[in-house]
Amino acid sequence: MQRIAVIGTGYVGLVSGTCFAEMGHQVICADRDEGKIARLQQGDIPIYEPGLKELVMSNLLANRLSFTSQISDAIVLSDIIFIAVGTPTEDNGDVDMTQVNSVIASIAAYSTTSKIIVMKSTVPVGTGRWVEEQLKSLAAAHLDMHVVSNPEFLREGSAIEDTFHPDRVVIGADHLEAGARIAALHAPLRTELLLTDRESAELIKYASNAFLAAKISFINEMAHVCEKVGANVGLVAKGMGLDRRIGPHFLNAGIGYGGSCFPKDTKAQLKLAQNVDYDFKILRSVIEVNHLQRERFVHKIERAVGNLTGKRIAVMGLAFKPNTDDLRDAPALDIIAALKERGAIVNAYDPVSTGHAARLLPEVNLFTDPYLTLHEADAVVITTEWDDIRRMNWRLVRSLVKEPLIVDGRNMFEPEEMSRLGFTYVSIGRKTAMLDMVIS
Ligand SMILES: NC(=O)c1ccc[n+]([C@@H]2O[C@H](COP(=O)([O-])OP(=O)(O)OC[C@H]3O[C@@H](n4cnc5c(N)ncnc54)[C@H](O)[C@@H]3O)[C@@H](O)[C@H]2O)c1
Ligand SMILES: O=c1ccn([C@@H]2O[C@H](COP(=O)(O)OP(=O)(O)O[C@H]3O[C@H](CO)[C@@H](O)[C@H](O)[C@H]3O)[C@@H](O)[C@H]2O)c(=O)[nH]1
Repeated sequence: MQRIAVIGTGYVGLVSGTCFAEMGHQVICADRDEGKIARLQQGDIPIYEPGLKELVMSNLLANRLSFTSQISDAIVLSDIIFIAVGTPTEDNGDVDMTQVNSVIASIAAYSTTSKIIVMKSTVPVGTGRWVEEQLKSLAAAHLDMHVVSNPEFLREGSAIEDTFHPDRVVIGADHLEAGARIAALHAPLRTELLLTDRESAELIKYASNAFLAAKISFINEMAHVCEKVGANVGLVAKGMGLDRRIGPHFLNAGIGYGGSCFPKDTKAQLKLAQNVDYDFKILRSVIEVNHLQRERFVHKIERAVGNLTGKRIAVMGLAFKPNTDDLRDAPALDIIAALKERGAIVNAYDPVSTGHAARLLPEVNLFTDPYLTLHEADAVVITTEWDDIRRMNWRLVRSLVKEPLIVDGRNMFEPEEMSRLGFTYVSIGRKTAMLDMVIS
């Protein structure tokens, strides 16, 4: 059993802290946000993540997990400190390290025993080395402070499964014993443990996200080619993915990637390369294609609907992907803004995020009932592939809408099936059902 502190109880801190408690360790999760901590102490989970509430509750009751807004308590009572605070990008792409710096200052100020500090936040290459130097100069001279890089690869919506069954755990350490202790912590997960130097571990995180983002932008570019030549991007992706060297994952064409990680980390990686005088051309294109993908989708809607002024558009799904309520850089938000700019009336549905969407979308009619959202709509626009949307009675939908037009940004349905139900169905990289024309 180890005494672990996790500083920052956002997505990553909360999930990983809870999972370490479940593995039998004594875990204190600390956050400067007192409101969040007060909720967590009552077992009230501030994020939507399937299975997390039950796991937090059982570990709270077993006294293996606790929450505090006193960062000093968490530091004093632990031997291993995970840093899981936010690392947003600034407008110029540089990583904003304010939150990390403030945690480092707290660790230096409150540590009375030696610590292993584990960086879970996604940080620029060289951060581990720099943090260790800072701590050695700021903390009491008799203390050993070793910094280990342990990037996090969980996905929102499947965070617990990803934590207990990861594809790999990367541990970057320059101090052998510190690296071995963090490796031992992960040994029960029975997965590939990759031990590296700190710089390589830091870069593996950015490289992985950049590569996955590149797969998505690549297939989105292929989708445009498919539309022009009359091919089906779903079949192209399937055929490509059967090659084990390519693999079937992250080849779903759509409205581009969003969320709290890919947009920010691709921009940060591009800037990191620029800072060492290297123009990372592929990554520049990946980001540009992703940006264009949202604009092209709005043009697609415009072509299908005609003049959008005064038209009622039902936007189905707000979160950047299903099974999360996270709206950070969600494509739906940009698409809605563009529709509003063109004079459309927007109704929007999301099963879990309409609560905090109200603040971001004051001029949008928000619904938690998908059928009410669609009432008298001139077009149905699908932006998140929630199962609730997939499972709707689309025959009933046909009778509720004003115009039987679906513009699907996630390729959720078979065009022929929607056509049979009487819809004009426009999707991404596939022939348009009913209109029998290519819309690009
Ligand atoms: N969200 C994901 O799916 C995901 C996955 C892998 C990696 N990451 C990376 O993990 C890091 C955290 O991401 P997140 O989405 O959990 O962030 P988040 O912004 O949701 O949460 C960060 C938390 O840290 C707290 N905090 C900030 N400064 C603090 C301080 N000085 N002391 C105590 N608490 C402080 C904030 O109050 C907040 O609750 C980021 O670097 C991110 O890139 C995120
Ligand atoms: O074939 C695909 C797969 C994904 N997406 C989109 O890509 C975005 C990101 O999806 P996903 O990777 O599933 O979600 P995240 O929770 O953001 O997870 C990513 O970002 C995390 C933060 O760095 C990493 O830890 C994860 O490994 C990495 O998958 C979403 O908008 C998806 O809709 C597509 O458009 N097509």
